[in-house]
Amino acid sequence: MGDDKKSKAPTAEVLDRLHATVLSRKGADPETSYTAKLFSRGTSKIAQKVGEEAVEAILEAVRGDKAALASESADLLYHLMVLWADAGLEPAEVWEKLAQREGTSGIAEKKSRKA
Ligand SMILES: N=c1c2ncn([C@@H]3O[C@H](COP(=O)(O)OP(=O)(O)OP(=O)(O)O)[C@@H](O)[C@H]3O)c2ncn1[C@@H]1O[C@H](COP(=O)(O)O)[C@@H](O)[C@H]1O
Repeated sequence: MGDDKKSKAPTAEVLDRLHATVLSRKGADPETSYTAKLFSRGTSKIAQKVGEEAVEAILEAVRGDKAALASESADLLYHLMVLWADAGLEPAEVWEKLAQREGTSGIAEKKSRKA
């Protein structure tokens, strides 16, 4: 039992748990849940927050602050997942797009669009 104290490193599975939490906040009290507050403010406000967090992330990347980039990236992913939930988009639909693109070079894909 003693070895169980070592916790596993977090993986991208945290996104699935976050999605479930975000969905559970639909209709929750905006006084006690930031996610519920975002939902209550509507799509434009959520979209604005995604834009702000994206800008903050890229600024930290340009500054070269890796720890701050990680933190701002987490903010960005959280707000993006709220945007998806607001739109009724399941994360699995995004994972599916990424999976479909696996093995296709972005250069080749762009050329095929220009044809
Ligand atoms: N991952 C996050 C997360 N990341 C960032 N944030 C919040 O996002 C907010 C961003 O702060 P800002 O100053 O940019 O925003 P603001 O000033 O409140 O808003 P504006 O004035 O700009 O409109 C902060 O309050 C952060 O705490 C998050 N809030 C919640 N989560 C996850 O969502 C779960 C549910 O949270 P609640 O809905 O609050 O219960 C939590 O357990 C977490 O797992």
